[in-house]
Amino acid sequence: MCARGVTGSYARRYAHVVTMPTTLTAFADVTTSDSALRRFLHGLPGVDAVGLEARAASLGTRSIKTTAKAYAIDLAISMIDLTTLEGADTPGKVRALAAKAVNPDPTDRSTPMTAAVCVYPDMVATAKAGLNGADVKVASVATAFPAGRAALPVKLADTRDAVAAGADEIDMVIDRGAFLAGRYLETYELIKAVKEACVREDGTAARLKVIFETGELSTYDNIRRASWIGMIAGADFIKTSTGKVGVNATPANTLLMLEAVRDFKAQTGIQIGVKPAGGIRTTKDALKFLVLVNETAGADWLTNEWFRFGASSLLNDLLMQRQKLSTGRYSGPDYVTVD
Ligand SMILES: O=C[C@H](O)COP(=O)(O)O
Repeated sequence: MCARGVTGSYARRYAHVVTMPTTLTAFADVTTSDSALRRFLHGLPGVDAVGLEARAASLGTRSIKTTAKAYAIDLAISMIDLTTLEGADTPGKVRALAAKAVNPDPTDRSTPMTAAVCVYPDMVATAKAGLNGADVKVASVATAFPAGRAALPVKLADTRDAVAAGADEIDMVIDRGAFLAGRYLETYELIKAVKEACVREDGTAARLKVIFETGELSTYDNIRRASWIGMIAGADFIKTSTGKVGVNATPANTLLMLEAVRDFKAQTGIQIGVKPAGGIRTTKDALKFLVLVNETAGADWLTNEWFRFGASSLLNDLLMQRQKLSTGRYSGPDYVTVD
């Protein structure tokens, strides 16, 4: 293995395990050293926190007409990474989740499938088998999720295990400690190394989602900087949160990330997805996020290839609202499964 283009002590320490893919040419010069990357990131426009939150709040007040609502509910269902990330997860629970992802409402076969099921690496094979060939992806968290406190070889092994077990997508966490200590190049190198670990033997690769744990990044400026590190390093998606800390996805942090992917595409032509995750539980909230997507990044992102919701219980509320729209009444409590 080679570590061409890798700089810094972190890279030297792990040179034997890191194979670096080519840096995005447009940003090659900003990743040559820690100081070059710092200069670039600190040169990004500062975030006007009051303006950001006001814009997110005002977009959230837009009303959606009933016809558009039916479409939006189905779109939101199709964008869910149906998630279980608990220490108590059992094969039975994961199989039930996979069945629900494929057929969310057994009484109405017109209900769309979710985009993916999201599980721990040791549950990937079970999830894959449970999906029985349906067009629903298996996403696996990796890299010592949720805290990300492990050595690089452990994180890479975790990733490779999940990919070998059949994961279509990898949801990695960054090392927030390294980022907050200003070790930006180390954060960049970690993402690049994990991206390389997503490559399968046949040359295809699992799509990589990079979780920043925005609730731990302290400032909006940090969220903007982390988003740019992720995008330059080759993330396929940037994702807000693990769902395991106090502050998870919010309209404001998601809006900021939508602006980042919009600006990155304008500069490079490369489209990157966004995944808010954690704490999104109601149809009302999900529809607000879809308005943010449409108004910020644009309609190109309004598919599950480019936008996802990481959520464990949102699907149930969407199913109840969907039923209400089509029958005019809510079903009883037994209508949805309690997962
Ligand atoms: O990535 C998804 C989250 O872990 C799920 O969070 P939630 O249980 O708050 O929906």
